[in-house]
Amino acid sequence: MKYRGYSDFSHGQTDRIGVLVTNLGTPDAPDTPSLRRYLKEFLADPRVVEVPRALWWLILNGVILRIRPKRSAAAYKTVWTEQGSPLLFHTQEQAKQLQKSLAEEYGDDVVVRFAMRYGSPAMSDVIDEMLQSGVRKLVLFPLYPQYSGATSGSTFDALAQEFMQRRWLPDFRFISHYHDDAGYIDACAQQIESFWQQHGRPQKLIFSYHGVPKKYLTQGDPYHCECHKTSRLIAERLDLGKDDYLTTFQSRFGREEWLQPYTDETLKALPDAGVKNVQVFCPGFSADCLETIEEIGEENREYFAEAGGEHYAYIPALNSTVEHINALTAIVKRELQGWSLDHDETARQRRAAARQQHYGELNNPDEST
Ligand SMILES: C=CC1=C(C)c2cc3[nH]c(cc4nc(cc5[nH]c(cc1n2)c(C)c5CCC(=O)O)C(CCC(=O)O)=C4C)c(C)c3C=C
Ligand SMILES: [Fe+2]
Ligand SMILES: [Fe+2]
Repeated sequence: MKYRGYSDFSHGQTDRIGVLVTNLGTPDAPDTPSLRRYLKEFLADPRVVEVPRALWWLILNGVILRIRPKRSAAAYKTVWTEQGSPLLFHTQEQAKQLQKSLAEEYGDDVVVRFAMRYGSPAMSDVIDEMLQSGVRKLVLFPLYPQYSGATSGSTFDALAQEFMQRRWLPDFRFISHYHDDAGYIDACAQQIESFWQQHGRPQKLIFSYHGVPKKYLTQGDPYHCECHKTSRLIAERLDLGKDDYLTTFQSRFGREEWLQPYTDETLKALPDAGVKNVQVFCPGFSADCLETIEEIGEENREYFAEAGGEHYAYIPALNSTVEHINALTAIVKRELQGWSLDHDETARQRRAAARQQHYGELNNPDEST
């Protein structure tokens, strides 16, 4: 059979709304074989690396996957916890809190699940489980505030791929970005303010975002502009002047030019320009992960100190703060508008029974409800 379907479908079952929260993905363990598997899947995605396929296959398999897995495994070891990868447990907790928060209004009509674009839990497995539980309307919610084809676009590709193999498609909604959402901006501002209450203000606040190759910007990807807009909105909310903050891009990969200014080079240059007290916040990372804990929390701290910097602090990502969960809840609720949810349990059961009887009489199990 080419298209997957369900042979045990029952016409009486209640339709549910599913919210699939996703993030990038992370290796299963901080060791070389797990990193090789993870990086192979991630870096083979043509949305992530836009190099002609045959050439990239040779570079990826011949060079990168021979060197990088060992190096990255060592870095992952430094952030690994008893609960596993930070990105995994933060995303799991975010989904749990979002489910709880949406249940206050929708009860169990809305199911929230999380999956990873690469690695596990795989989107395919989670989508299958959601459909089995009666989800007929599906919201895809990648936790990337700023849209890029390499991240949000690729997550949509994975969803489309999955449903190309299925017989019966649900209704869909796709939250492609939320970089200027008022609740999200407020959550970022409150995270920074509460850090200031404990540690004081810096001379300069650095907003560091994950980079992408510069050519994605010149070819029409809105990511760069959305990052700048997020920074501006947070700065306005905090009453910062133009000289009080900077937007930079981190995690460069490969030899080509990426979005500038680079976070590491900026931090190396700031002390000479008289800036010796900085704090770094990463609005584009909805959860702390290798790229924030190790790269910003450790590696860049050293660059800054070596260059003569005196005070350096990393402000944690939004993770599962109440403000963040409230913002995510409001974004989902806005997306759900127009999708009728039947709150009247008795009426719903009566209709389901009537439908079952109707289709039983028709003896036509393929008829849709
Ligand atoms: C938040 C947005 C992200 C964008 C945009 C992004 C683009 C991008 N990333 C790579 C290569 C790597 N990224 C890696 C880790 C990583 N990247 C993001 C997010 C974005 N990436 C996150 C959240 C993480 C951390 C995952 C974790 O497990 O904690 C890595 C793996 C780590 C390593 O080996 O250094 C690579 C590689 C490219 C090429 C790219 C844009 C084209
Ligand atoms: Fe990345
Ligand atoms: Fe721009």
